[in-house]
Amino acid sequence: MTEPSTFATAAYGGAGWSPRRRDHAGDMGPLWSGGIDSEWKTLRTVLLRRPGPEIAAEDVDAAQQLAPLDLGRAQAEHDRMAEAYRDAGVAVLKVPEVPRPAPNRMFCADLFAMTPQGAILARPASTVRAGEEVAVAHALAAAGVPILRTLTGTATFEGADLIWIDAATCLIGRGLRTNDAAIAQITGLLAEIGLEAVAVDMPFGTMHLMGMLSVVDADLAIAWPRRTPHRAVALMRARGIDVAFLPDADEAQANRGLNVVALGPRRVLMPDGNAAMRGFYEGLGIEVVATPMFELRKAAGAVGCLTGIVARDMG
Ligand SMILES: NC(=[NH2+])NCCC[C@H](N)C(=O)O
Repeated sequence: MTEPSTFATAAYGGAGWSPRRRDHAGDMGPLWSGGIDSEWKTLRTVLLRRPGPEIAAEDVDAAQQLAPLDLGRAQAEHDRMAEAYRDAGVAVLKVPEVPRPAPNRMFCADLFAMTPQGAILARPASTVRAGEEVAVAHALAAAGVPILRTLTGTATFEGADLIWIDAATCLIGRGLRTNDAAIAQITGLLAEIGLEAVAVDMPFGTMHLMGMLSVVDADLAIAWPRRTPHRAVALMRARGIDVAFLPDADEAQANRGLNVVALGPRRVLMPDGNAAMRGFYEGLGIEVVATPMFELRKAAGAVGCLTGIVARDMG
């Protein structure tokens, strides 16, 4: 007895075969979640990691922190920040538990960078933070966010070194945390999907590009005088972005007043206690929501560093 031929059935490419026609960019939304094409469009989803006992380092400096942290106060501040996001209508995702958590894992911004089509997983530059990216990969996968790229070889990259200046262009800061190998891999990946990465060198003794530059609207960025790479400023100006330089570098340094996250166009969540910076922002027509960071900043970061940006409005 002969079976009927499978030839010309849909499974073998017959008339009933329905080929996939939409590209990956078109799958963002219908199939996958997440994505940003700016640093300032309405914020929809963030990834956070509430600090736990891991922040209590024996050797504060070796743990890449500035001063010992009080766990209760750090947690309370982190809870306030999460609350500020929820109050602003932003969904808050969490990084799962791991057996031996590293002291800085709460700084989610460093552990991936978001693109319009998915995440680029970080590969942190120090042994202190090596591997923090694994739990973040779990969290992104669980949330249905595509991971476009995991870095390979000796590449090191931290997400806070990548900043979008328009929908097709990002800056990558080359420095202590992000090296040439990572820049080559990220530039190649973005070129594949029609996006451009412009590498800029950062001064010795600085940490991330996020620490010198913040884009808060289609036509406005805040930058640190004499620290922001020349090429970054020139490029932003050429693209019609007004670059406003901080008036009070001391306060920004002490209180991390530049370490903000845009909740939407000209609307930022910033560390509390920065009166001069707040006035400066408001003078530029920026609405400010403040949240306390007096304890958390002892770990050398604030709102921007603690927040992994998963989704904003796009287009
Ligand atoms: N995006 C940031 N600025 N993150 C701050 C990270 C601070 C952390 N102690 C580290 O050294 O990695």
